[in-house]
Amino acid sequence: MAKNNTYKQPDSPIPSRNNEPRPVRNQPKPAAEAPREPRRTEPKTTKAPKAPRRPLKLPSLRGAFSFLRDRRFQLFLGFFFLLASIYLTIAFVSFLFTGHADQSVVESVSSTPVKEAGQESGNWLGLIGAMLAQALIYKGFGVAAFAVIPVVFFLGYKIVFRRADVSISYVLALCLFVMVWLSVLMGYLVLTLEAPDADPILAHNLDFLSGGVGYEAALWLDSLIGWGTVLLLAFLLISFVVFFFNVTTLNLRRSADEDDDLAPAPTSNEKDLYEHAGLGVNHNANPTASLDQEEEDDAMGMTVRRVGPVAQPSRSQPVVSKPSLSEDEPSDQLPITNNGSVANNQVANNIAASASVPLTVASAASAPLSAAATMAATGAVASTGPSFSIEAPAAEPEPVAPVASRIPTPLSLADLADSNAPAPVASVLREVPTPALEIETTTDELDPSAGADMAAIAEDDDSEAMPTVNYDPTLDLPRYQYPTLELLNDYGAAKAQVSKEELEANKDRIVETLGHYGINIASIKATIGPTVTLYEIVPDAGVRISKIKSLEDDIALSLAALGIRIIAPIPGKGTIGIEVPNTKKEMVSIRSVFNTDKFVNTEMDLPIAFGRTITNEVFVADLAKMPHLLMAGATGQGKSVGLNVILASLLYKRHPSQLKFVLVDPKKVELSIFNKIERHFLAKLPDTEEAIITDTKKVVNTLNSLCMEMDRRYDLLKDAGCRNLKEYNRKFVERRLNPKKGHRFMPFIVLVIDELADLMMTAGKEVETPIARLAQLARAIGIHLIVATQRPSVNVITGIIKANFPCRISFKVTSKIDSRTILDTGGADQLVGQGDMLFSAGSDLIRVQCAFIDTPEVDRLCDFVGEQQGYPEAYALPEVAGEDGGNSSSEDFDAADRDSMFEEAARVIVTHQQGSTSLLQRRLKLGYNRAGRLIDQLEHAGIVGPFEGSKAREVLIPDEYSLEQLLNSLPKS
Ligand SMILES: Nc1ncnc2c1ncn2[C@@H]1O[C@H](COP(=O)(O)OP(=O)(O)OP(=O)(O)O)[C@@H](O)[C@H]1O
Repeated sequence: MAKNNTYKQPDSPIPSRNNEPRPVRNQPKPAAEAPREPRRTEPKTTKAPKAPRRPLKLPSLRGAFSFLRDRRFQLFLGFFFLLASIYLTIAFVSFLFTGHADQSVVESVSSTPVKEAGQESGNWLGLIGAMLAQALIYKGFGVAAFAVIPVVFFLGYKIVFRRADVSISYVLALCLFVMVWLSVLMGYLVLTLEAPDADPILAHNLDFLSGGVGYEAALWLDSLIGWGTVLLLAFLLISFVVFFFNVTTLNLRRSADEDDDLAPAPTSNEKDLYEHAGLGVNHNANPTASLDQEEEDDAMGMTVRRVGPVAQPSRSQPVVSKPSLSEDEPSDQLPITNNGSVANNQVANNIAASASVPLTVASAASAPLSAAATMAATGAVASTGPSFSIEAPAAEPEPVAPVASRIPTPLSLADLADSNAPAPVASVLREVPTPALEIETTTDELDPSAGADMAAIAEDDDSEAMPTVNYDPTLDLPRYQYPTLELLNDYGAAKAQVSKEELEANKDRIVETLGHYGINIASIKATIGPTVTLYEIVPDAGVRISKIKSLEDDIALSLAALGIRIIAPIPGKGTIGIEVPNTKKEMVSIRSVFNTDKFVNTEMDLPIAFGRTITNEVFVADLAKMPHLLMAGATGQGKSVGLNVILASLLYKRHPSQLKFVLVDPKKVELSIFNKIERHFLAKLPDTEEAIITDTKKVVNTLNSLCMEMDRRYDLLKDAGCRNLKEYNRKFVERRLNPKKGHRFMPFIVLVIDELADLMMTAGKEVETPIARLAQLARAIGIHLIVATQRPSVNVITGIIKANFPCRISFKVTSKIDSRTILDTGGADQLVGQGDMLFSAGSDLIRVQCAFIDTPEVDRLCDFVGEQQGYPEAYALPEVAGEDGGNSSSEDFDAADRDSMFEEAARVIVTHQQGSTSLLQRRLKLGYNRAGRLIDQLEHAGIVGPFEGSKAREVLIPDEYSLEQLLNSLPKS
């Protein structure tokens, strides 16, 4: 097709860009520019006499740019950008109407007095507006220049409000591509319209579409590859979408039976929302709420606050997958909307601003990419246009075959540039084949000098387990860094504390003592452990084992050592073991235990590195498979250190999105150090202030709340057709569960009770029953209990509790009876203390020297975690009606019993239209119990509806007028 290749006819009243006739395609290029004038050289001046040399003082760069950190300067700059974006918008829009008329004014601005030129200019924003629009639209990028506006606005917004879900570089890269690409496309369109057979008026009126840059580029491309330009542009668009949004999968089919459950890909934000819906997790109660903690971003050297629970995307994060649903199945589809609760959904903002059209990437090669689609895409980016839809051919034979596609994560270039930012860590969801306890032992210590980085290792470990790049809960806190070993004390390599002489002497005494009783030994072998040395003896044939056992005390006496324990026979070995405490104990540092291959590379869900066994092997066990743990030990024998080791192990290996602790500390001081990680790892009742529970009443409520959470989780599992948390979470991660139906990613919950005896004394059955219930049932849904007590007596560790805690740990106890209570066997009374412990899992009894973690180490660990960006608040457990605020009181409600603040409370509730106990607490400054009682009285009076778990009660009275009527009708108290 022959085309008129000039952008504008020379005789046109409208001058071309640069005031030159537009080049004609295929015409030879104009001659090279005239040679430049030689530079004028100034006559050299005579040099002034040299001043005495002073040491050269370079100004500090830091100081020179310190004004960038001045908040006043930032605000000045930010508002400048915001207003500039408004200015540009008006100037650009005005250009659409006045641009042609203004061209001559702008072109002649150098020769006309400014005042006159300004008066002649038709642009709504005067001469400057006209010049800007002319430069950016007409000479620059055509209508695509509008893409500059969101960049300028975003820059201002981010600086002023210190919040934004995406980085500046991300927006910049996207807008730049859109601008150039669209401009070239438009240029090609204009070229086509300039064909001789095309309407010249139309061509002339539309030439602003491409701008000079787009036109010149299109001209160049057209001369090189002709209409292949369209193909090239399509290819560039696809490449950009693929790389920028990290598209890796184009799933065209999905089995029909999964359609019903098909979840629209939730972003991390949506996930919070889902959690909120399901559990009352308040992470995202206010979609615009930002996290308390600030993150520094280096945008222009300014502090930029990152917004709330919105996950900062990274290249590795697939953000959304919109199933393409057939028309007859709209119900399960969760469109990405730009309204309401999903308003701060980054994807909704970035990719599918309007969302009635499901976002589907399928069979890109067969999908024609129209300019409209392109514009739609760019519009979506700027949240101003229709959604970008590249759809598979409609003639899909299956009625409902949703096309699961991944729309790639917007790339945060700033993130990538930030070398400190760790790559998001994927969740680990591995299959647990059997419920049996997994115990791993190893001596495989990593090179201590290397100082293994847990974060890096956890990343490697997890990323391997990640199926293909799916919903990732860790992107709630994408910059979360796992604690490093540097936080822990380095006590150097362990040294053997037992001398050869000591070994020989003990051996001789054992042989001699047994000889006194007529027991001869065929062989004896010693294994040195950190606390005790195990002497394995093989007695002569015919010696009865019970005889050796009965001589335990005698052997201990003759060895003059405390804590002799005889294992007869050692299971699976056919030998008899005699454990003799070492004269000098070796302290097992937690660092040396964590810095081992087995702990670092473990595939366990909740790995705990307890310490070292008698054979010096690292002892790692999986709490998820225990599934609960009972700990006992007399005072001062290492229980608290043991608990800290457990908590530290889990903190080193899990991301805050994967694990939550409920900490109960009746002693009030043992666990208070963990308060710092409240917004990362702790869960609590919505009404409570302190995340660590010290009050017995609150313990009862918390246990009941956990039971509610357990029931809910079971309901969700049932609904999802899953047998355990792992299966469920995997399904959720694969986006096969619909968050609209209440499904959410469920973290493990570990309940730690530091002193059960105290609770049993004060609350008895009230704590026993929920503990037993949880212990019986909670395993499958990821709630695990760790219960410690000083007094392992039968009225504390009752039969029902004991029966449900197959895994037990005993530090040294004072009597054999206590040892039997906790372990069902003696031995714990023989331990040597200071972390010497027996671990019992069913029939196995393993002696372990518990690792030692000092309080300053725990402090540093908690600081490290706590100082990072966290959730807005602790993980919320379901709200329960308290002891005094339970539903039971509504039956015996009496007007005479009515609280004096009843009417006031009713007004607060009706005014706010929110039936929540915490609202009353806050507004009327009441305690939880009284507010709970009031809520019940309000329910009885028909002002609020019944208790609905974590949701606020329904308010049944619509306005204050109706309330006054109702209050008047109530019998007076
Ligand atoms: N694993 C260990 N290695 C070395 N020393 C330890 C270990 N565990 C405990 N100790 C020593 O024992 C002391 C008491 O330990 P811890 O505070 O854990 O006892 P406890 O059983 O919690 O006591 P209580 O029940 O009275 O709180 C510690 O201060 C420490 O010196």
